[in-house]
Amino acid sequence: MSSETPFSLPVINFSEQELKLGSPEWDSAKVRVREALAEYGCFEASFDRVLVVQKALFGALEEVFDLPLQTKELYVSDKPARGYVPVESGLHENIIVDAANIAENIETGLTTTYWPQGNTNFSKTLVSFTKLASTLEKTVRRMILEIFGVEKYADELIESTNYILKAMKYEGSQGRLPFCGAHADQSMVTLLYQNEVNGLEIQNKDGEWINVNPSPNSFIVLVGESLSVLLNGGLSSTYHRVIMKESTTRYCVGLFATPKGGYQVKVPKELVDDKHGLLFKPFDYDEFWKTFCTQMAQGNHRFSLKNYCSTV
Ligand SMILES: O=C(O)CCC(=O)C(=O)O
Ligand SMILES: [Fe+2]
Repeated sequence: MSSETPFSLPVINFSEQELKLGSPEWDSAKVRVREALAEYGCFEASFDRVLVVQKALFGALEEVFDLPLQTKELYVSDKPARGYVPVESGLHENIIVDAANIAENIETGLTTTYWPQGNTNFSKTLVSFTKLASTLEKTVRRMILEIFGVEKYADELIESTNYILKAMKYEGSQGRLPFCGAHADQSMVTLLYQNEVNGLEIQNKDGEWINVNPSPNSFIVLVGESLSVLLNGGLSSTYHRVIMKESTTRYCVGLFATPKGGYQVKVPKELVDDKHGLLFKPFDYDEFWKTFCTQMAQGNHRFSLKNYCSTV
């Protein structure tokens, strides 16, 4: 299958009121999630509530990325790869908020940097979106942990999450440049929500690149390296990239559910036995991240969480 083949990822409905733990709807969604992850490492989660913020969200992204460059550069962070992060070409820009589930970090951290006089609509929109997306992420993660029989760790893992919000702008280009090269995220789970302009491609288990064309009410759910490690390799992280093929601007928001610094992520004992040896040592995400940034700065682009905590 070439990247030109029209294709739809499995769409799994997370909008239902009845999608309660243990309900028949929950169980059938769980079966579909298991199949989709085994085949593609990825699926579309439809979640109608996002339609309520859709228009305001993309309006807010346009508004913030339209600010003058000198203003955008004012948003800095003491953590590397957070704040305003343009990519060299100037054709791709990111605004990255750490611990975005704490509304203050959006309201006072981001909004007042850009609009000292305030911009209530902007803050409200990003805060509502983050709430919605993190609610969905928790449901999805609980379901995945249940699939692997380790749901008893769900509360602890969810409580130890740092939600990183990343607003992205990709200039329209038909040059087919890889705007965001092939990679797997370091997160547990990543949710992506984009405007109508496509560009994301994911690699299936046969190594084929597949175009992703999500509906307006859907998030794309990706498995990150932290979850793959936690599950002792039971799930592969989703390899993906962005190639712009359209001439209009693509806006996308990612919510990266990442382990909090100071929390030791370790493979549950239930996932280790005579047949499945322990593949990964426990890790602290912040410690890993420091090493990761140093390795990247030294040009080691192949360094990953799996190299960092592999036992073999
Ligand atoms: O823009 C997208 O759809 C994906 C971006 C991405 O993969 C990332 O930021 O890690
Ligand atoms: Fe990514």
